[in-house]
Amino acid sequence: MIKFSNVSKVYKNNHIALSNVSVTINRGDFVFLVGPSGAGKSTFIKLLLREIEPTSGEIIVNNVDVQKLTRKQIPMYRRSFGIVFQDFRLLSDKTVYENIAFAMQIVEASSRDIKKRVNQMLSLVGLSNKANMYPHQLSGGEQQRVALARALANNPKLLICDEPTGNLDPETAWGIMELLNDINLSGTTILMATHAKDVVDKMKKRVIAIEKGVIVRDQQRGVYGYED
Ligand SMILES: Nc1ncnc2c1ncn2[C@@H]1O[C@H](COP(=O)(O)OP(=O)(O)OP(=O)(O)O)[C@@H](O)[C@H]1O
Repeated sequence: MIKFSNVSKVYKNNHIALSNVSVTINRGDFVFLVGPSGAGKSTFIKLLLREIEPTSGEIIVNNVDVQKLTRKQIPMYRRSFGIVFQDFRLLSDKTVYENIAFAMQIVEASSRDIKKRVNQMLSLVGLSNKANMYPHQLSGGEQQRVALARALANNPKLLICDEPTGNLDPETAWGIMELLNDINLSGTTILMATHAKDVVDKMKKRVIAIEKGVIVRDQQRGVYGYED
């Protein structure tokens, strides 16, 4: 599904953020991307989303050479991913329902499909009773569940999560992880960058560790491996 072959990224200030990274992520995998601050995790995700381009190497996603995408094809390519961030990024002037629906309106889904799918997603994340509330009326965990529902609305094959539990207390974080586990078991591939040691250690999923731009560990049923 995702194949990085000898990928390097050198930023304009000559900082080597990734060096000769080769890794394959298969359909259905649940992968934690770990490593110290500044190790290159965000760079890896940005390359995957084609927000930045590699200095050398090749990135293949679903048989597509990401470097060969034309400017016009990039938005469509990005929409094939679901993305969840640490800070939720919900639209504050839209209700829970509208936030999820909006993701589908962008891809011009029919209003019938939108209604059906948004209700399905609300039920999946356990927020059917909060559909008409605004983000500021929700707890952090609820907001993250809305963000998750929105990311999944268009049925992406791959869900990218950048520190999705970073702003949540441990118990709420667990609720999100259980949800992610269910989503993964139903077939969605998940790539999650995180510093959450407890979460990684308990989940026993594949762990890819990056340090100073190099993959130093790739472990099935792995552990976090750092003390922070
Ligand atoms: N646009 C840029 N220009 C120059 N250097 C950059 C740029 N973006 C990132 N870097 C550097 O590249 C390195 C890797 O950064 P990256 O954001 O990928 O780390 P990270 O592993 O995601 O860190 P964190 O866990 O703190 O989010 C860091 O040393 C960072 O300072």
